[in-house]
Amino acid sequence: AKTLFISDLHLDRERPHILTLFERFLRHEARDADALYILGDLFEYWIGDDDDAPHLSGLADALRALSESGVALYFTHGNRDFLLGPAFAERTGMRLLDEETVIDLYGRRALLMHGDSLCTDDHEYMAFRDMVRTGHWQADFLARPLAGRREEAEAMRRRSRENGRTKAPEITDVSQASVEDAMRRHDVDLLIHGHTHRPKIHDLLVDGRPAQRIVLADWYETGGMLKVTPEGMKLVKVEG
Ligand SMILES: O=C(CCCCNC(=O)Nc1ccc(S(=O)(=O)N2CCN(c3cc(Cl)cc(C(F)(F)F)c3)CC2)cc1)NO
Ligand SMILES: [Mn+2]
Repeated sequence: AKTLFISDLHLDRERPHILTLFERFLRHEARDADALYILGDLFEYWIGDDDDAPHLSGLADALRALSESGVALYFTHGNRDFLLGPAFAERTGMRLLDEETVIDLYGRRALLMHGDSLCTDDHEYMAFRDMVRTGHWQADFLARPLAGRREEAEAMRRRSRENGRTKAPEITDVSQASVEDAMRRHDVDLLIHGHTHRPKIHDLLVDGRPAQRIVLADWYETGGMLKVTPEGMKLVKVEG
């Protein structure tokens, strides 16, 4: 019995080797899992379920095949693919999770989230996030022609790359206060998230009680996942 967690693949037609690595992962490693949780930023960008970019159809088929093979597939939105909607979820057999979801992981309560909402020290990002996570802004954006959305996406990706270079690393990491707050609110001693691209199993104390925060790896250079079995948890590489 095993449950797998991945995030921050940032799939993009410009990195075809990662698309291939992921499709191979879906056809082999993931096949005997009880469930695969994709905790956000599966895609480098997502401008709507009506995006007809050529690399998306093969990917959707591979996800669908995994789901149809009997592996439960779950998706949490990231700061990149927060517009991924019910149509793509339906097409791929992915079940959309709430932004903060608690699951029973072989008898242990685990809080799952992408992790961008924990970066409360990045005030500029949090303001942007508040705006684009409202239904009104999303309806507006999705109502625009696809070409216009592509242009907006390109512009925002350029701005993001620029910000990524200039922002202090501690700003773009999670704030401990927000981590403890989230774990306290959900009464869990295990939090699994991505987003910061700083993979690690952290031991911490929440109100004096031992807890763990597991950060998933990004797939910019190579793949990575968290493999959980009733016997334990470990971060492992996913390679070709
Ligand atoms: O990336 C990191 C580190 C940086 C973390 C913060 N940076 C970050 O998230 N940047 C970012 C995220 C998504 C994209 S996008 O291309 O997918 N796309 C852009 C246009 N989007 C939009 C939606 C709405 Cl409702 C409204 C608008 C409006 F009104 F502004 F035009 C635009 C939809 C989404 C591009 C860049 N860690 O993971
Ligand atoms: Mn992210």
